[in-house]
Amino acid sequence: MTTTPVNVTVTGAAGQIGYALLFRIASGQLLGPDTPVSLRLLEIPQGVKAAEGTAMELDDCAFPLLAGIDIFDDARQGFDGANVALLVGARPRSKGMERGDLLEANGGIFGPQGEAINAGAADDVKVLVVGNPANTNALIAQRHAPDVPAERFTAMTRLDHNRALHQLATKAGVAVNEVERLTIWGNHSATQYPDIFHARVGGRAATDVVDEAWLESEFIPTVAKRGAAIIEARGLSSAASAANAAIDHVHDWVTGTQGEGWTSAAIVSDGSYGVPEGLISSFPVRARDGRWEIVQGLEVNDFSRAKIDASVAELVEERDAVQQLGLV
Ligand SMILES: NC(=O)c1ccc[n+]([C@@H]2O[C@H](COP(=O)([O-])OP(=O)(O)OC[C@H]3O[C@@H](n4cnc5c(N)ncnc54)[C@H](O)[C@@H]3O)[C@@H](O)[C@H]2O)c1
Ligand SMILES: O=C(O)C[C@H](O)C(=O)O
Repeated sequence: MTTTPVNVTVTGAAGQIGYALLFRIASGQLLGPDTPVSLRLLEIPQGVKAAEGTAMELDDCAFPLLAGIDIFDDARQGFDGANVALLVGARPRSKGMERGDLLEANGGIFGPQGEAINAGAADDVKVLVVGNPANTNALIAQRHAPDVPAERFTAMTRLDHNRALHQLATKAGVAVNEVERLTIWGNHSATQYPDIFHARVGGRAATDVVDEAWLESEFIPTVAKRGAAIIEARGLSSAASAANAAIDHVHDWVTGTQGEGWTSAAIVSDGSYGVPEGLISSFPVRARDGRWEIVQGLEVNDFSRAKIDASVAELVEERDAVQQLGLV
């Protein structure tokens, strides 16, 4: 067992995702059963009391791996020494809004947090942005942290990936672990492209198992609009499933993905698949030795090309909009 605790900073700790996330981190599901964690909870001043309540409950779980909990309302203190930073704190959308509508409301949070990460996080810091619009918020944070390697800033599309796994498995009548090589491309928004052209279902090509009409009229819209469907049903945006996806993303990043399959994560583009360099876009990825690698060499057909381009065009628009707002 490692004895030095890993510092995990969670912003928005008093929010609904925070509540679904912290207990799982403290129980060892983020970093594994041998790694003690020290939690650093960052909230705005109005959220501190509720975060203190959550910390009391964490204490009451007597988690053997939980080495300490500190609560802050100052970003520099919150990110000081952070090895893992989960940037969750941001306003969620409500019914009728698109995630892009949050650009101005939430964009202002991520510049100062990027600066704080730059100033004091640990040398090995890994950052996952969950707060929406996640890709562009990650870009803002990354641009404010010039001393941190850009590849350490990622945004979450694992929830979309998991949603797609479930939809395809259910349609094919197989268990989710029989589905592999799905990809979410682009933005965590309604333009995202869940791609099954390389997917395997129970060892067969997914395209032999499901038909194109279902792909276009059911699968893609269901996955891409699932966030809105949850808001419509719950009256609140997804929380436990979002926390679960954040755990999956960081766990894979730290411990590595298995074999030749892959998952999806929004990472800084190196220009692969025609995605402009520097954008934080979702790709098919594997994790090796603590680094994400884009799966190379996949054939992109015309249908996929058009869908990827449309989502990437939206990311370019968001980047240009935050540039105009002076956020990057
Ligand atoms: N990427 C994804 O797949 C995904 C999935 C679900 C939700 N989200 C997004 O995650 C975000 C959080 O969702 P939620 O349901 O937990 O919201 P919530 O409103 O329940 O909680 C947000 C918390 O963040 C805190 N906060 C606000 N500004 C902060 C700041 N500057 N520093 C620290 N904390 C701050 C608030 O006080 C609040 O406690 C939203 O933007 C939501 O849209 C993303
Ligand atoms: O859709 C939202 O606004 C919340 C979240 O991004 C989701 O995908 O559930």
